[in-house]
Amino acid sequence: ISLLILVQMGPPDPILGVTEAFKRDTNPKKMNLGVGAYRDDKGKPFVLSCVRKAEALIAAKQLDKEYLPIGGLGDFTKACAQLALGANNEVLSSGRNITVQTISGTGSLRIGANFLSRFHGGSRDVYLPKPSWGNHTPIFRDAGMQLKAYRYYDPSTCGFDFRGALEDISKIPEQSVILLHACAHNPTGVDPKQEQWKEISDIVKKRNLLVFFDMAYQGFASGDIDRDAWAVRYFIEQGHNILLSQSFAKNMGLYGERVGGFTVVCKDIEESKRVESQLKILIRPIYSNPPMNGARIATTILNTPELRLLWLEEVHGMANRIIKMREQLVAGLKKSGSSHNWQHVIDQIGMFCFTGLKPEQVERLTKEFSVYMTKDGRISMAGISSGNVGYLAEGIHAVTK
Ligand SMILES: Cc1[nH+]cc(COP(=O)(O)O)c(/C=N/[C@@H](CC(=O)O)C(=O)O)c1O
Repeated sequence: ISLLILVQMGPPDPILGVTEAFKRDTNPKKMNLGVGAYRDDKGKPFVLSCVRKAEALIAAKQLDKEYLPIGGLGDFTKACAQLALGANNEVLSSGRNITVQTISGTGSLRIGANFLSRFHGGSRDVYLPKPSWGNHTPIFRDAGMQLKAYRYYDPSTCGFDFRGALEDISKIPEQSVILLHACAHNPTGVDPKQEQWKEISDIVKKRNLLVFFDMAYQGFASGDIDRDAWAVRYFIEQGHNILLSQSFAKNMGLYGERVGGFTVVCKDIEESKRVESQLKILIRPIYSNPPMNGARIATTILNTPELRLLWLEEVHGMANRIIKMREQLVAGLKKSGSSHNWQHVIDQIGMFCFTGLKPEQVERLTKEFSVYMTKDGRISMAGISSGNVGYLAEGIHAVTK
């Protein structure tokens, strides 16, 4: 018998679908500025040397292939929480957190969404910044939550709409969930300043909202892991018992290894034990227990002093290359004769730049120059190299003059 429901052909993913179109293009000058995956200055995927060294150390140990616990590799979840919160955070010493290993950041957000759907008594409304990472909406929707939005990006300045965000957040019904990007906001590359985070924390507390931080780029935004975690640590210090999603896809280049963590900060260790028991009940019938390889690599790097140091240098190096590409792109635009103000390309931070290009300009850039990016005008800065930045500048100038 055939499927009882007619299976329709679905649309390609707005982000991952761009790479499929890029692969089909035969233009030798084509550029893939779609998916947020780091490339080196030769345009090649970059495997960090700390990862290669960790892999060698692990291989030498001839470890077994036994199942991990439902919550994942214990040494990993400990190191993951310490990275986010800081090793001597009181939350860790008092056992107020429960951290489980997840299938990268996406898996962490989905476990968190399913957990909220099952246990959050407040409201089923999750407030996302406008715009947010494209996959946030289907993740929470498929978990049975309702998606709402708060103003975040100001198209007139290509910057942060701080006033708009505060106004909208001050109207969010009590006990709703608010999702915050910890650093390197995707897709805009626009982050609140520390002073603005303080006001956001106050208003979130006043509204009695449940905070879900998505930290997918710790270290990758500024090059400094503590600086990029500042908002997460500040909110915890201010008494917010947050949910936190972490990914090691970008900052360790472990994309396909699918390494992530999900943390719930509870009021005390008694609650964290109850939450842990329910997370295990939630995870077991989905994938039972997580894959071990990537977690072993991340743990080895974080817990081996010389590898941790090397990692910090390499993640700083990745962040710096992106910052340099921002400067070279703006210089290239000026050289091409553009009279627009492109300062936002330099001011934005992290993997992405929200160019401000309109969909029809994006369309032309793809058609006439084989430059691939998402329709919202977001470009993944990592796809730019000193070899193609000039070509990109010409293309953007041509479609915006
Ligand atoms: C904000 C954010 N959160 C979570 C993820 C999940 O990453 P994971 O590989 O599951 O750890 C991504 C990935 N973003 C890039 C890749 C993608 O869309 O999957 C992107 O925006 O291009 C994010 O940008």
